[in-house]
Amino acid sequence: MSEAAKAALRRLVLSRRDPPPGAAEALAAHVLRDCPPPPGAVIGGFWPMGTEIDIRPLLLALHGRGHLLALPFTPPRGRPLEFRAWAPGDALAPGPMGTSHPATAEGREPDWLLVPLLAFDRRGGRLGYGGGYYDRTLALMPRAFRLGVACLAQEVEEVPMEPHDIPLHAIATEQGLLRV
Ligand SMILES: Nc1nc2c(c(=O)[nH]1)N(C=O)[C@@H](CNc1ccc(C(=O)N[C@@H](CCC(=O)O)C(=O)O)cc1)CN2
Ligand SMILES: Nc1ncnc2c1ncn2[C@@H]1O[C@H](COP(=O)(O)OP(=O)(O)OP(=O)(O)O)[C@@H](O)[C@H]1O
Repeated sequence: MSEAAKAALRRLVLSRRDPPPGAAEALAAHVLRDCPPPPGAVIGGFWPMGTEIDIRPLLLALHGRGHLLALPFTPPRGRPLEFRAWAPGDALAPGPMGTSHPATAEGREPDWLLVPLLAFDRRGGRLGYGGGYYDRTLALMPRAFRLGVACLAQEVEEVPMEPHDIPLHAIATEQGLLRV
């Protein structure tokens, strides 16, 4: 897919991304019921920004179940994300493009990832903001479980996959879980 076509798809999906009231709580309930991480899994989350679906209720619930959490620090372009230890209440610091990352420098390697995205399809195809950050990061963690999180309005017919794209194992939305 050309960069111009990807940019057009990003704009289209961004314009209709608008989580309905209760979406965050519904998403958390679907994940915990239909696709809970195995006991002891270290969760790779992210701090939501803009109109992304809010995964903080899910992160709180996973913390309550005893899971360790990690959130990404965004390095300069071309490098993979660096996951850092985080627990509810811990300090955050601002990063590029409206991102927030743990203020601590303590690294923590997740093995069960909540993956943000702009557009997804039912085959696990994913389009992000274009930094290539998650593609590079997932390539280094081939054994990690990859759960995309989004509003159902972010589904498209097909996200054309390129060789570096790593498909999601499942996608959780406010309407339920989609297995690939
Ligand atoms: N909530 C959330 N956190 C996330 C992501 C996400 O999609 N959602 N990411 C998903 O990947 C990573 C951050 N992705 C990014 C993708 C692109 C640029 C970017 O275009 N940066 C510009 C500079 C922006 C600026 O002016 O500050 C650049 O590099 O030129 C930044 C971060 C990690 N954290
Ligand atoms: N594993 C990788 N190794 C090297 N370059 C990569 C890798 N993955 C992606 N890239 C490069 O990163 C750039 C952005 O890729 P792409 O448009 O697929 O990002 P995205 O999936 O939208 O963003 P993100 O993964 O940050 O959410 C492309 O130029 C791509 O070639």
